[in-house]
Formats: sequence, C-alpha cells, structure tokens
Amino acid sequence: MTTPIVRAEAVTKRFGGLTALDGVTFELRRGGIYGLLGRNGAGKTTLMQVLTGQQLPSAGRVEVFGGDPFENERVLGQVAFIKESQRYPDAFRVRDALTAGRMLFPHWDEAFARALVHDFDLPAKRQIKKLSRGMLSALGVVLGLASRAPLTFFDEPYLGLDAVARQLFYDRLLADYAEFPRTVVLSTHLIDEVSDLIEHVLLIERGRLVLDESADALRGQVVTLTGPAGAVDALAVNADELHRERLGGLTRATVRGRVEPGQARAAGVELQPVSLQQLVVRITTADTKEHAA
Ligand SMILES: Nc1ncnc2c1ncn2[C@@H]1O[C@H](COP(=O)(O)OP(=O)(O)OP(=O)(O)O)[C@@H](O)[C@H]1O
Repeated sequence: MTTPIVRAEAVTKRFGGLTALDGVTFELRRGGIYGLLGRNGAGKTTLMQVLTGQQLPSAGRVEVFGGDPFENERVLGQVAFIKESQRYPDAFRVRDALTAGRMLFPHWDEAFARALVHDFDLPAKRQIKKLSRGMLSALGVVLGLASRAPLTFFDEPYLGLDAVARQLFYDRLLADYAEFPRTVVLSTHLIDEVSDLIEHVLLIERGRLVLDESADALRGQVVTLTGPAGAVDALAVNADELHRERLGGLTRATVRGRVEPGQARAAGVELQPVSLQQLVVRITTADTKEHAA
C-alpha cells in the first residue's frame, strides 16, 4: 500500500448560500497522476484551493503531508499550485519568475527549468505582462514542472496553449514523472487528450465527488451495447444504466458494470468500449437528469 499524502474528510465549502464542495472524502497517495474532472463550476478549483490552504473548509477536515495546509510552511513547501489566473508582480520578467521558483520550491531543478523555457520558446527577458496568453500558460507549466514539488496541482494549465505546446507539456510531464515520481493533480476539460496520462480519476459534480477510481479499472467498466431492446435489457440487467437512445429499430445503452462479451455476441448485441471522455459526459449528464427529476 502506498501512503496517502492527502486526506480529505467530508470537506464542505460554502460561499454564502452556495455549496461549492459538499462532503468530499478521498485520499491522494504518494506517486500518481490524478485527473480532477468535472463540468464548469463543479468545484475543482475550490477543492484545490482548500487542499493548498488558500481557502478554509466550512466543515470537514483536510490533511496534507500529515498537517493542516493552512498557513503551514512545512506543508506548503512541498506543494505547487499552478493556476491559469496566476498574478505576477508588475515588473517581473520571465527570468524573475524562475528566480522566484528557485527560492520558493525546495526541489527546484534549474537546469530543467532552463530546458523547458527553451522548449516552450519563452523569451527570458520579456516582462510577464507582455507575454501572450499561451506564453503565460507555458510559464506556469515550466514553474510547475521544474518545481518538482512532491504534490503539484495544475488547474487547467493549457488555456491558450496550442496543440503542439500541450503535447509538449504532456510529454515532459510524463518523462519527468517517470524519473522523479510525485503526485500530480491535473484539472482539465480536455479529457481525451489526457486519458493516457492520468492513472486515477476524480470526478466532481455539483460539489460532490461522484467517481474516485483508477483509470484502468474504469476503462473496462463502462461499455455501450447496441442491439434489439430485449437483448440489450437482458445483458444489462445487473449493470448501472447511464444513457439510452434508440437508433431505428435498435437500442443503444451505455452501462457501467460487467457484461460478458460472449453472451453479447450470442445475443446479437454489439459491445463497444467507452472513452473516458464519453464516460464523464454520461455520468455527469445522468447525474444532472437525476438532479432535475
Ligand atoms: N470566492 C468565491 N465566492 C463565491 N463563489 C465562489 C467563489 N469561488 C468559487 N465560487 C463558486 O463555487 C462554485 C465552484 O467553483 P469552482 O471555481 O471551484 O469550479 P470549477 O470546477 O473549477 O469550474 P471551471 O471548470 O469552470 O473552472 C461555482 O459556482 C463558483 O461560482
């Protein structure tokens, strides 16, 4: 068993009458790339803020590296939180941000930072306020990767990055993670792009954690069945139905649960795996319908 480095117990965060996090309980273990997924406003940023001591929970408990992260230098020295809206001092140049990274992060790797600045084609002497949006995102990515923080949060780090730069980020993250294992939490809407990268999925819906599963386990769990309605129903009897539609005379159902491929073949039902992206869409829309009902 790997040791958990984060424990969140029944964490609730309210902003006035709005409940942004609602009784969220989970653990993050040492070493792993987590995908923090969920629709707009689901509570992802709030959760990362609570875990990094930038917001206090309204109820519940958070423990990071064995302590409360709030104003805790020992804990926060091991944590990097890279967010799109990061503000820098007005006169800061790219190279000043690297100097700050060197001072802030005990595990900082200067050579790696310089290599990344080169890879992302960042102008070291340019003022940060004069960077393009994509360059600003790239700077966040450089700081987050070179920090080598044992717990690194990337909150939608790709905004403004083009496809080539995003791929560079994924490649560098994966290669560096293999050499220096740590815990990385990546909040993203680009699920298909990161589905090969993430090892564990945390899915938040309206402030509640609705999925906390290894990506491998999930891949085998959800399938689409297409065939005559009666045969589909019989095969899916013990599975959890997430979605159903009719295609001419056929029924297509997306279900979570075990379906035997041999039985499906014999019943004339086509079985197809479901991508992580489709799975998230199905789970979150099923939840929305339930909520509206
Ligand atoms: N400081 C705040 N004051 C009031 N409401 C807030 C505050 N921060 C977040 N919220 C609200 O809490 C909810 C969750 O927001 P959060 O930013 O955590 O969502 P998110 O999952 O990160 O969304 P997105 O994917 O759009 O970035 C939203 O309804 C948001 O409006």
